Amino acid sequence: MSFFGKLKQRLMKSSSRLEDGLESIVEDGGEVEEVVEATPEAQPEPQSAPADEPEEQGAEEVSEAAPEPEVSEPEAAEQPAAEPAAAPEPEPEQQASKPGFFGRLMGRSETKQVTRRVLDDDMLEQLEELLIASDMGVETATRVTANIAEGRFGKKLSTDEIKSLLAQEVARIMEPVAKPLPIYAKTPQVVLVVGVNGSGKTTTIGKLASQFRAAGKSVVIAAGDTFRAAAVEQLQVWGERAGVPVLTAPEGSDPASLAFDAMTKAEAEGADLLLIDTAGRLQNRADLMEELAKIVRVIRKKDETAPHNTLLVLDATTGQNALNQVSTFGELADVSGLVMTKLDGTAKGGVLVALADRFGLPIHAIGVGEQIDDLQAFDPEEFAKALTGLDA
Ligand SMILES: Nc1nc2c(ncn2[C@@H]2O[C@H](COP(=O)(O)OP(=O)(O)OP(=O)(O)O)[C@@H](O)[C@H]2O)c(=O)[nH]1
Repeated sequence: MSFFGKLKQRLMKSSSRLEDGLESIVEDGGEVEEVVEATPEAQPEPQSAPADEPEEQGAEEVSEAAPEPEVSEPEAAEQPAAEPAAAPEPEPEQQASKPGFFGRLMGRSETKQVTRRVLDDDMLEQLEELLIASDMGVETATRVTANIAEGRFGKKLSTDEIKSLLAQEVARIMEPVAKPLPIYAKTPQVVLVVGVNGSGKTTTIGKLASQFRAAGKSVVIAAGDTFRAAAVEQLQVWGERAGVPVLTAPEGSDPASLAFDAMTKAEAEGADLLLIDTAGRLQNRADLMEELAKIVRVIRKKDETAPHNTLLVLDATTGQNALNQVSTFGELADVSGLVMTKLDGTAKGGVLVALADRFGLPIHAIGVGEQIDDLQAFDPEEFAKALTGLDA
């Protein structure tokens, strides 16, 4: 199956909510039109298009979230990361409805029924409501709807045409934030991983460690969530699986001191990456802030440029709450990028669009399952197509 197919399958709940919603919006007040279409034999056959060849390639390119080619300076973090998306979308209005030349000549054409609805205020309102229900947030939904309406008000649109327009809008918003975790020449590169409990920090660290390890990088993990024995055990399992050392400390002990030891070990071993897990919940926000600040202070004794990345892990199933988490953790730590987990099995995938639109923070990867390969680089076009249910 193509990568797109897989992602669409994983994002099934989000995409079917949008797909079903768009269909009923168009059907509600739309009119069935007869569209003349050329029969397949009347159109030139695309001779050399083995269905899965290019798709398999796509799967290769995006199946891993890590690593990216090295860049020499931390400032280079701003370099564009994700591959620019492939072919531009066809203008929806021009989508095939005319018979081909031979079709017309030979009279070989058939009619198909397509429902189209005039884009009016009512329809725009319904569209906006649907986007809000998909967790895009009011502001983003309003902007996206307005952009879709621009120059098309009063025109008739089919479900496929709206899906395509929506996918273009989503991809346009997501494009600037699709940036894989930058890899620096300076080692060890320290990646501090923050987020609320249960957001998927531990799993994401495990997946990242495995993927970097598989790419030939040496990795050290610090199990800094010393409040939760289960998190430490989970990391140990990932570490064993990936052949990555996991530094642990007794339950309830100071994570900053563990982070310092981990820095020492990572330096001594010439490790490329040090991934530091942190606790997501303390007594109160001030405690959490102090704990994160202490970890940062301590590792800066070893390397004043560390941490080189502060990753905020967000759980997509929390929907709009993810926006609050970005604001909160933005104040607690200097968040440099996001990982959105659990996009599989949620109808709230639209929250990623709201996040990109509101904060513009890089989205380094998305989690679409519990296996190693289920942490994937974020591809805006694929995501937009999968989210809107647009066929590949
Ligand atoms: N379906 C799915 N489950 C995920 C994904 N990422 C993580 N999980 C699951 O979410 C649960 C919580 O993940 P953890 O990695 O333990 O989350 P955490 O943020 O470390 O939580 P604490 O250890 O409590 O701080 C686990 O059952 C994971 O297997 C994902 O992308 N998809």
